[in-house]
Amino acid sequence: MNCLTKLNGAARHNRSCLCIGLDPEPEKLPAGASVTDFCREIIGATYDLVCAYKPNIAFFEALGSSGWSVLKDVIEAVPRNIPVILDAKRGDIGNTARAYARAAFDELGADAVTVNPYLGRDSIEPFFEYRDKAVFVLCRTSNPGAADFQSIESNGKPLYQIVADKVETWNRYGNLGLVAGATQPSELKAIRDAHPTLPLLIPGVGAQGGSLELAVKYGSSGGGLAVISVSRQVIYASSGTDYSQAARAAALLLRDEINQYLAA
Ligand SMILES: O=c1ccn([C@@H]2O[C@H](COP(=O)(O)O)[C@@H](O)[C@H]2O)c(=O)[nH]1
Repeated sequence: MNCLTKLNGAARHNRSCLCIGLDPEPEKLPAGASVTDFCREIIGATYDLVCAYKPNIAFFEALGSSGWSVLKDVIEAVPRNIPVILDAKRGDIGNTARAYARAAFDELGADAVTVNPYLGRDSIEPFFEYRDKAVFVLCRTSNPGAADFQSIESNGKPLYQIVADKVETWNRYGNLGLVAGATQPSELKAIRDAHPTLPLLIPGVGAQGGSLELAVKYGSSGGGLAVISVSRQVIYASSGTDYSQAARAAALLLRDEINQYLAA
């Protein structure tokens, strides 16, 4: 099944635009819990409350030689009807980008991936060619330094808007979306206003302090899909052995709050 169809299906089925980010840091896990078990428990406790999961590859690479198989096991633990968005922020010259795409989609089995457009179209095109997969292109990121480059203007238009416009023209298979952070709501609004139908992956609420209300309001205005991605606020809701129940409680609150803002 096409990834965006799967994403919309999971959002409808679970009445949820919440994506849980899986960013496991061994030192934050309860004593005795392995990364694989921790992620599996979180998934098992929340799969009926989300539209997607987003493992960030960095946290698995940081595990060393076991990281790849741990990540693969975690992806395999996600129920088939819930898409996995691999946050890898890839992008490189053609043959390298093709290898990154094979790794994400063929080897790991991710449904979608985040990519970095800085090297230009050819550096991310190999991902687009997987027509059943989805590709979220970094547009306006949530970090404090995002404006260093992304807000530089060319002919009066900030770079993040130019990226969004390009992605719209590259979207010949209808499998592209944008990453737009919740920490700059006015820029999120500008992106959504200019691109009413592109799916948006929106990190930056919770630990990074972005407004959930504005992320939902601006991200979904006009009926576009807004996937609200939250990692630490959910997975570290408790540092004790009750972490999966606490993650479920946090996810439930977020899901319901998102739905209230969608209904407003
Ligand atoms: O602009 C971006 C792009 C990606 N991320 C990633 O999302 C999560 C956010 O984690 P929280 O704990 O909810 O802050 C993390 O994996 C980032 O690398 C982002 O934050 N901003």
